[in-house]
Amino acid sequence: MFQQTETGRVTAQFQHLYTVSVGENAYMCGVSGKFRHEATSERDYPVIGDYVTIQVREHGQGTIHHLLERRTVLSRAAAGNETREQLICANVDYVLITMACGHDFNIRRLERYTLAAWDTGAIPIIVLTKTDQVDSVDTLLEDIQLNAPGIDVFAVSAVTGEGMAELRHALPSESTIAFVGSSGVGKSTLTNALAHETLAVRQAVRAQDERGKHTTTHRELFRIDDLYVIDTPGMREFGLWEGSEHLDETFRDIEALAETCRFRDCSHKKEPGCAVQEALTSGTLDAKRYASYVKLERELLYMEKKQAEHARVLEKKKRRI
Ligand SMILES: Nc1nc2c(ncn2[C@@H]2O[C@H](COP(=O)(O)OP(=O)(O)OP(=O)(O)O)[C@@H](O)[C@H]2O)c(=O)[nH]1
Ligand SMILES: [Zn+2]
Repeated sequence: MFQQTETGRVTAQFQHLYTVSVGENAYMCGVSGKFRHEATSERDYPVIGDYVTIQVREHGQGTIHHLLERRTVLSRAAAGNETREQLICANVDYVLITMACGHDFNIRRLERYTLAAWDTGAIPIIVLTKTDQVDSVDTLLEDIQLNAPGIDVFAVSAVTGEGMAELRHALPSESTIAFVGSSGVGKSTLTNALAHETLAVRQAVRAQDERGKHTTTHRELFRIDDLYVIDTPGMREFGLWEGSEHLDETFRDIEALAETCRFRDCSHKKEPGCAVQEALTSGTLDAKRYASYVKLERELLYMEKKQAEHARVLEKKKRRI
């Protein structure tokens, strides 16, 4: 019997059916019965970017036996009112937050993306696209640096090629990258420019789900020279999910101010000696940025509360069994 075990990477996914690449070869794989039996949640199943061990069978087929430990995880809140976490992809090293000059430019959205990016465990990089559309990017860059302190920023244009080489060099060999950003900011164009050629790999493949319904999907993890690029539809909904532990990194300036407030538990509303209020009055802290901080903090608290409630309900259900 054919019994070869290999370690590969999930490059495409359709529900619980996966394409696993091992070097130049690709295998269509399901998970083993033991794997399914031991899985307690969706989190235990592979996603794009995961490393897995498979047993290779004939005709390009295989069975997934193990999921290797994830370095980083990108997730989103599942659709609907439920506060269920849905994984998008794993083992991304750099989240490239793309935003275009012009109408798309929105510093508040950038804050949300950077906050969510820190929570993945990956390193965020900001890419300001379509620089050919504006006369100068200086004020935009200043705005970014002020609102996303400590994150590398690259200004690029796929039309003139400006900044492309710098961005390319910032990405270490063999790293996995993923683009996030609104529709039309130039993510695909950027991907293609990085590849120096249109990617032929992105052809549609047909997958069959368990109910036998045909659905068109595409390859979601591919290689560009020495990089791995993840591009999955789920990426569009990548946003706030996990805890608030990185709010302070996104809002380093506000956290630093807050440390100099007279009272440790200052709510930055009416307390005397509040450094945040002082900065707002003097104009050194932008009122809009502060409003954004307060709003995000509130949203995260709400999400945490909902998650805790959800966990309690689950716990109750378990006890009943
Ligand atoms: N002027 C200019 N146009 C660009 C640049 N990069 C991309 N575009 C154009 O912007 C449009 C959208 O680019 P895409 O690469 O498809 O954008 P996307 O982010 O992949 O969009 P989605 O797939 O919808 O998420 C296209 O018409 C591109 O030709 C650029 O650097 N300068
Ligand atoms: Zn204060």
